[in-house]
Amino acid sequence: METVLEVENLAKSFKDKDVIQDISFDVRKGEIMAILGPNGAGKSTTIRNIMGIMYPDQGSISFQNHREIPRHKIGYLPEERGLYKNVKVMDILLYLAELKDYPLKKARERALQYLKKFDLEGQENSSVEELSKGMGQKVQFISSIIHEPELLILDEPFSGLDPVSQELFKQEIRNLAENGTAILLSSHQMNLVEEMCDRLFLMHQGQKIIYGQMDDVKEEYANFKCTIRSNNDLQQLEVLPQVERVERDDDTAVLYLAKDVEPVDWLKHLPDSLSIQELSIDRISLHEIFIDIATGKNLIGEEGAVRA
Ligand SMILES: Nc1ncnc2c1ncn2[C@@H]1O[C@H](COP(=O)(O)OP(=O)(O)OP(=O)(O)O)[C@@H](O)[C@H]1O
Repeated sequence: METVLEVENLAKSFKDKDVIQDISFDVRKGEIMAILGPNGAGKSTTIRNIMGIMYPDQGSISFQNHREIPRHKIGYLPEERGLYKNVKVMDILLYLAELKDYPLKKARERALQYLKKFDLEGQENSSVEELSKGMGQKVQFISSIIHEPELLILDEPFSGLDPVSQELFKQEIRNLAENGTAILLSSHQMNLVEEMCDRLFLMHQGQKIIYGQMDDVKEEYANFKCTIRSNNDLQQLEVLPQVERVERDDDTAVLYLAKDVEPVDWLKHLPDSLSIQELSIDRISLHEIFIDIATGKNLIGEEGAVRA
């Protein structure tokens, strides 16, 4: 797949604090690539460097192999929401399209088409200040794609949206990728990321933790967990074979199993003394992998790389 954006060995510090260190990844045509990490990990700083809002101390950013970043080929939904307040919806969309040198007639057609798609039909003459927060966010999203960008950068696109609007955004982001847009998306909603994204770059404290294909990451890091409801002693659970750690809440214990455990085989070796009211076995979710990393419980080694 053709590389659209390439970030190489990026580093940035504020005063003496290294906020991002040696960050490298790429974003390819037609894919949804997630940039993930706990609060303060450095995601927005990375994005702001790509967008030229700030400059890196080290490293390089290239777009289709050129160091010049063509702003008109990029769409950006920043983490900070907000449009000019006392301007009509259509005027702001056309103004932003014009800034990107996009033909106005086509921009008007696309604006009307997207307003309809996002349940904002008839709002083109409303002033931005009359819109609800979610409606404003939809208009801002439309403004980021009105000029048919080749690369779309979405910083927390789902925050503050109701489930219906979330679904609309999700579908549209997928459509854009299917039509060839390269998408870099930052989000804390791991279920959506797991569902939508082809690849991910997970960072913590400014550094790379995992970079790779979603499926490979799940295979590599999403070990099995066994949930048992009953009143067993914690110690009895902790000494079971291939159990890496146990988390207990009332009568429910979650046993995190070692990599490569065969669930059927593992179940056969449970001792008769174990009491079981309910038992289930699942793979841990991206959400749990994320929490493990953010809270320092993870057992991921130094080299958090899978096939990128
Ligand atoms: N302009 C700035 N001056 C000083 N420190 C900054 C500046 N911008 C960001 N930082 C610091 O850089 C670190 C990374 O911030 P950044 O906003 O990139 O994180 P993030 O991963 O986007 O977090 P969140 O999920 O909370 O949005 C934080 O410690 C933050 O305080």
